[in-house]
Amino acid sequence: MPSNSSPEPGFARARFVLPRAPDGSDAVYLAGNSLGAQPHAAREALLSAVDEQWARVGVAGWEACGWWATPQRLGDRVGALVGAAPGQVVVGDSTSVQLFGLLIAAARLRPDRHVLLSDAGHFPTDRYLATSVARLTGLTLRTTSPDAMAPDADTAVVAVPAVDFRTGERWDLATIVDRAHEAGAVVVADLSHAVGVMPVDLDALGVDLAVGCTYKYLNGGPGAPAFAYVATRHHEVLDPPLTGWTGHADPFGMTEAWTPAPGVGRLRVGTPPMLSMLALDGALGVFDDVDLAGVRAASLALGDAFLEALPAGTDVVTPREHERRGGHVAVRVRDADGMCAALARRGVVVDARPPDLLRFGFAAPYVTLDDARTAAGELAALLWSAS
Ligand SMILES: Cc1ncc(COP(=O)(O)O)c(C=O)c1O
Ligand SMILES: Nc1ccccc1C(=O)C[C@H](N)C(=O)O
Repeated sequence: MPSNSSPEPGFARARFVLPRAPDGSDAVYLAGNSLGAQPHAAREALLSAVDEQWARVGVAGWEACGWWATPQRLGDRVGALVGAAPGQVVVGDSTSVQLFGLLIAAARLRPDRHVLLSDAGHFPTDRYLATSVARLTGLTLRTTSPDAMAPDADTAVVAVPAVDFRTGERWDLATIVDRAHEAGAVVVADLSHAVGVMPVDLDALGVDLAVGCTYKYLNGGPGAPAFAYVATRHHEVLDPPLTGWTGHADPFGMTEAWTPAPGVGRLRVGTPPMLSMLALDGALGVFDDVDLAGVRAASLALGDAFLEALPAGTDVVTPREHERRGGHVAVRVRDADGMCAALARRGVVVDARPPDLLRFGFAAPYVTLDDARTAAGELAALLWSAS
């Protein structure tokens, strides 16, 4: 099928089921930056995995249904969405587990250095894990905003998100990677808020290691497995801490000692969660015949329509410039939780983050321009009645 290079906002809406509004209609669903809506194909893939594969094939499914190879097969599918040539991405485990493994593996790539530099505003799991990894490895954790990072000859690892989970600010990965590499440090990027909503060119940027979740803009479903990326140049030296049997070079040899699988396969840990994996496999079909630059343009158009429809004086914390914006727009309000609940009662699903932010996610496959304007109108009505 030819690739759709200029998809309209809502271009794949018919391929999704949307959560219900209180009146029973489809909600204006702007929470795809937390949990993407359900693609029909994800449900179908899941049902088929349950009814035809698990039920009727049973244990032979590891080979006959291709289950065993799925972490790398799906890895290549996700890899194509983050600019990774085949063989560098594996899917499985949670973002947190993958991140833990990669932060330690990154530290092991620079054994003579002493500093782990991380984003001060990183998502909590990233901050908590960086703290633990620093304790385990003996590195000193230093935190700062990604744009203020100044790695030096003692910096082992630079850990950054592609997009700030709170403000929706998109960081300049190219500059961050260049600075890190000039200092000889290794970059670990968290793409959770970028994958599926904008193109990311991991190979071209020279990112060393990356993780990301698949339940937001990739619509893989609650708890969908995360992905991990390792640039080919690190494959043979990468020394991961989670030496599970499925990352062994010969898992069924059941040998005494752990020998890493060649390449990114060594990041496999335990038995992959096949049902979640196959739901994700179905969900990824949404991106098969569409150009991500077009998805990004449609998402930005949604954000613009939302911003233009907001009343003057609304406290928008997300930068308005396209190149500095991710997939969601955050607005500062007095009572974010109350406002979030009030919007939900009006059929607009968003989320709130402490202390005072409402986040509006613009997942172009199923969000329309009307949705974006409705959300702005409902927010305006609430702000007006609260003032
Ligand atoms: C940047 C970032 N990293 C990680 C996570 C989550 O990690 P996990 O999938 O392990 O819950 C999120 C959101 O939940 C996130 O926004
Ligand atoms: N995984 C979740 C499970 C339950 C509730 C929210 C999440 C999120 O994804 C939060 C998101 N990462 C955020 O940017 O706040």
